[in-house]
Amino acid sequence: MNVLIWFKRDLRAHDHPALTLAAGLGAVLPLYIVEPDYWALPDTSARQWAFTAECLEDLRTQLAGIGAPLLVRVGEAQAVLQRLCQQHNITRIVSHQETGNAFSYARDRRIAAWANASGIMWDEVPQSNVVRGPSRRNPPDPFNAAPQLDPPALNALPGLAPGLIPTARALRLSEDKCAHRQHGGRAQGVALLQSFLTQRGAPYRLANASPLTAERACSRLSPHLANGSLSLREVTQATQSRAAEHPGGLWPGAIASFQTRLTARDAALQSLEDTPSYETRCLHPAAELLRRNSDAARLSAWAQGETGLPFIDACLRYLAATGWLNFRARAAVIACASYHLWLDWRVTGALLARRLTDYEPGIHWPQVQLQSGTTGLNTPRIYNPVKQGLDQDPTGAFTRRWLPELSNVPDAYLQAPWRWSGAGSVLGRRYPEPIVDITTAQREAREAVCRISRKPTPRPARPERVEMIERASAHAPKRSQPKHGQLSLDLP
Ligand SMILES: Cc1cc2nc3c(=O)[nH]c(=O)nc-3n(C[C@H](O)[C@H](O)[C@H](O)COP(=O)(O)OP(=O)(O)OC[C@H]3O[C@@H](n4cnc5c(N)ncnc54)[C@H](O)[C@@H]3O)c2cc1C
Repeated sequence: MNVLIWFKRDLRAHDHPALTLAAGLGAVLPLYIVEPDYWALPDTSARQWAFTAECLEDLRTQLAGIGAPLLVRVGEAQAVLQRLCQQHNITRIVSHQETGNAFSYARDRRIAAWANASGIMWDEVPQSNVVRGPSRRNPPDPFNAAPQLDPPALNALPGLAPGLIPTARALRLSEDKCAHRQHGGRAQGVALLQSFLTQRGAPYRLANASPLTAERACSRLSPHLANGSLSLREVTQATQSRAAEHPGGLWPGAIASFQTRLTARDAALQSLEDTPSYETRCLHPAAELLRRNSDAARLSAWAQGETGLPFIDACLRYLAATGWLNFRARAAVIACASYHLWLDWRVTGALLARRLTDYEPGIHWPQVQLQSGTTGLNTPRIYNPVKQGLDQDPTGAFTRRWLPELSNVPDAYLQAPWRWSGAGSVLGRRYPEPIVDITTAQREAREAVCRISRKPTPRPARPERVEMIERASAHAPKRSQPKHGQLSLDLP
């Protein structure tokens, strides 16, 4: 039998259940489809593509090493699959079961209907604990407990042209400078996992809330997990092996906290799998009445990191330059957009997604809604941007680095320069006045969101998945002041 193995968000040969299944069925054609319509969506970007393209280069080498190099084709997925199936007498397609955005959800439904009508079997193989269809509550952990799969030997279909991996320009993606972007490919992912579990990760629990320390102390595995250059199972098992070594000091707390986040990943993806409308509609229908229009000037200020709220602007500029932000800072920038600036979460959520190299719809959209008070499931968390700055950047090193305009503002006023007697020399000249009065904006937002939260929600009581996601989002314990004066932006 000739089998097409369709790679999506699973760009690796190691520990790949769908690839192992395909290899055992017959001669294989490994394929990645670059879909121009996907890359034209508002939640996609050149930086995401750059990371994915590096993963594809690397996957091509990995697959060539086991017998069948990767084919890359550009086009609409059904047309590409149809052509290849006809040309190469393919009767079975194997892929992983993808939990993606609304585009991939609709595309997969079309492909399923076409395959069914064409007599082609399409196996969608899970690559995690996420289950399709009516989901189990509190799933056990059978998937991550099973042994990892070695890359299988492949029997390649003959006479296939590999095809070029297109550039961002060829895909007409807007230019997107991201000077400190992480790089794709399995070797980078494996090195990060190793350095996190043996060197960088010890202060994880204490250091993951401040962008100043999180950059090194967090695993930074997210773009690798989002593109599948590492499997969640191998990360989970490596973490378990590290725990079994019983490292001392800060390690036990760090490992336990990291494991909570890994578990939350599947819980988050499951929530989008079960409720695809998370991406497009407020989970609590009454929340649709809250923010009907987004103020264009506020949106533009937020997008540029020019809100006049120093910590928020520093986070947004850091994100633009790196493609990454720690969890707490992501929550703070979205909460500021949704509450203080009263912007529609769909617009800011897509803009935030575009800036992330690790965009993972299943984590992203439920979090964007949770941080915007539109779920009716959680008490609104309205972070005060000044307090966040003081708590998460107590020395001001992070804010000063990303906002050089504030170099001569004294430390005591750095997070609220409008309170400084010399503010006139900076505000409205080199750096904007705050675009909202945060006290008033916060009060009005809280009242509006509490009004809708009191309306009965048609959904059942808080699903346990929300508890798991929130546990992973819980505040880190108070920590001592970070020692780093500046960020290095280099990871070992
Ligand atoms: C508004 C908002 C949007 C977000 N969008 C994304 C996104 O598009 N892609 C993404 O990967 N993460 C997203 N997150 C979750 C989190 O911020 C990132 O996973 C994390 O910062 C990535 O860095 P890391 O790999 O060093 O994380 P670590 O802290 O080292 O965690 C390891 C892994 O656990 C998973 N994880 C971490 N936190 C969570 C969580 N709260 N829920 C579910 N899984 C989690 C991720 O896969 C992460 O790579 C978002 C959070 C918020 C508040």
